[in-house]
Amino acid sequence: MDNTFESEQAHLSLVHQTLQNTLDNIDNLLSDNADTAKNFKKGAGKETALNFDSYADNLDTFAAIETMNKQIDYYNNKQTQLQNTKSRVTRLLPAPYFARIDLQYPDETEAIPFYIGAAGFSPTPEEPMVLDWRSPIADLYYNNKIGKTYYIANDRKININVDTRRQFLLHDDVLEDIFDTDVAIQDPLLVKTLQENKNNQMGSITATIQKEQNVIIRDTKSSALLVNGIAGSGKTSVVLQRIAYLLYRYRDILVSNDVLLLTPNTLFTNYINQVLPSLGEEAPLQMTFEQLLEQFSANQLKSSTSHVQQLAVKLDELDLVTDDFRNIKLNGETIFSQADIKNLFDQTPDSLVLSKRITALTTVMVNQIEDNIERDSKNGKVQAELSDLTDTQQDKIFGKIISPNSDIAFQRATKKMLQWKHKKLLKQLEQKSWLNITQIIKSVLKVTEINQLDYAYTRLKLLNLVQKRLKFAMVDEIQDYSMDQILFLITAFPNAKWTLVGDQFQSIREVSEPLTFDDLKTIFEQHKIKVTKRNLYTSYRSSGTITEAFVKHGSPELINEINTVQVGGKKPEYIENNDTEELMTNLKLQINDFDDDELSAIVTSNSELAQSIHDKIKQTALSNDTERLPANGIVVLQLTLAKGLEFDNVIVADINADYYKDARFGENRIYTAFSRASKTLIVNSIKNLD
Ligand SMILES: Nc1ncnc2c1ncn2[C@@H]1O[C@H](COP(=O)(O)OP(=O)(O)OP(=O)(O)O)[C@@H](O)[C@H]1O
Repeated sequence: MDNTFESEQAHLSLVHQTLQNTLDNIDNLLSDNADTAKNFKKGAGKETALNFDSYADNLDTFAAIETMNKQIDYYNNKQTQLQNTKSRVTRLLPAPYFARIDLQYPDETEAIPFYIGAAGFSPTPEEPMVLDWRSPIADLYYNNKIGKTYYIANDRKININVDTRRQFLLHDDVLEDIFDTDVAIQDPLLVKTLQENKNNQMGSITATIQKEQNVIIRDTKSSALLVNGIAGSGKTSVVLQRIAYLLYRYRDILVSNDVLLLTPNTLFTNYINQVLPSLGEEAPLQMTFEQLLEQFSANQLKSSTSHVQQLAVKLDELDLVTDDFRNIKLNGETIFSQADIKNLFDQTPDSLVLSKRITALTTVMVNQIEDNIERDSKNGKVQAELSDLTDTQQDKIFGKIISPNSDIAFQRATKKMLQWKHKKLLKQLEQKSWLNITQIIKSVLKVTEINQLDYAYTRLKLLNLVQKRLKFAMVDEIQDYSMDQILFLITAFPNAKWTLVGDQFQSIREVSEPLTFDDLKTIFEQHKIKVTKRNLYTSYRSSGTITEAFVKHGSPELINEINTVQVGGKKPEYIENNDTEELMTNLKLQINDFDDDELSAIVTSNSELAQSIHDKIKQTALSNDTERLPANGIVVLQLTLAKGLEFDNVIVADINADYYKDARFGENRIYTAFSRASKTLIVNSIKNLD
């Protein structure tokens, strides 16, 4: 009889027990290590009495300090390692692993089994018990190939034979099911995972990443990856897994702050923040594009039309005139007039690009002020001012009352006083307040009102604020970006590798020139950033019937290309209401049918309707841009906020509103609204819209 299940259960029990033992011991090890380190520091402090009496004593003392520091480093490293192990073991205990692959190496007689989990775990260094899902070997599991193949480790190609690929459904130390997959057409673990009543929080997809998603997650070659995927095909999930993968793969050189994730709204940011901790990595920088802009320009500017494409050309050939500068004053007295600054600017080499000339000009002005301070500090008249300072003034400038008793001490104190007086001025010079950015934009573009993106872009270019440190930039919902926004991003992060994910059918924002994926490719390539394009055509979120309903509004031709993992499902319902009053009555009935522990949404075309539904139906929570989504219950929100989110049940409140009839965006909005649902979709219309 086949005893696979029993032996796998025994293995699981063993691994679980080892994890549990490790966890039980680790707190003791942590506190022992902390105590030993503390005692060592105390003892070593006494023994390494500082003795600098002679050259030989100096050397001994330095050597002793060095040894002591090394030992302290050792204790600190050990503490960090123990803490890391603790966090990994804690994450593994509820599900120690999810897969096993047996590999036959060419020079071995027997295949070696490897178990793959959400983190790596080795009770001893030689004995990996669970391999991290990001390790090179785990790539074979996701690649889903049985038989002869290879993997790459440390840039070396390793040929092997995959004998077995096994998936497990388990929790804690209880094995529930095993699936041996030869050539998986349909991934059984995936189907089960999606069928299971998920908790409503977005989760990581580590155990069931599909082959085409894995390729995107592990791509380290492309300068820009451009992913066009249908709704619910895992684009956001893939981005999050990719961040975790990159932080692991480049752990020696990459920290979470080197990665930026741009999200469509803060509601969405909060939503995905639930996933990152489960991946065991620190969250990257996360913000919306608007929040990013605020970092480059705090001004709330009026015009809604941007002109970055024009600025990109014109700023490069700009020659500054006197009006582009501002007078710089100190206590009402002009220190540098516009004309002075223009004069100094003209003396900077015109072979340099403008931003370099501006930096050079800053240095010239700062040096002039510093030279003046040096000169004046030797001037008897100015030195006399020092004696006139009150005690309070002295305290402010020097932090104490001073009594200089030599010429040199007098000069030093005078210099300090002058530096203090010029502090604000020097800051203004360094911040380049003398450059009138608003005026420059107005004259370059011949406009009267300034747009915030234009302002931020001009500051970025002229003040050279580019962020060279950023290594990876991830942009979700890329279809909603304008050409100008993309140009801004490319300029702001010149060294970043790009991951751009979106869905051409979810372009619902009224930007003046919505970009196609081909346009996106062209812009990046014009900036010498080579683009790799990928498509994701499998629908994971929505049932088969819902997928069918939304795809129709994307592109009818696409229907044949699309796969659904969750075949079948409840048919969408279409309800016609006479007026808003009837809608309210029907909405109440519709939500009554939903399970309390599910998350459901009433999606509206505008915020007013969302507000009035919330006012009339007391079980509903109104969602705004900054809140977190509840774990369950019913939220009302306008479509722009529902973007990127998912719900068990979706009720569309007003499908016949003009918003959904817009010639350019209408169909996309319907597609986006419908595709938020995983199980139930109810679509209302209101005959007499107020
Ligand atoms: N390989 C997978 N295994 C299990 N679940 C998956 C997988 N890929 C995606 N999912 C699930 O499908 C749902 C949709 O994923 P996600 O939100 O990442 O898609 P998306 O393409 O960003 O969607 P949208 O464009 O509609 O915002 C999520 O619940 C996610 O957990």
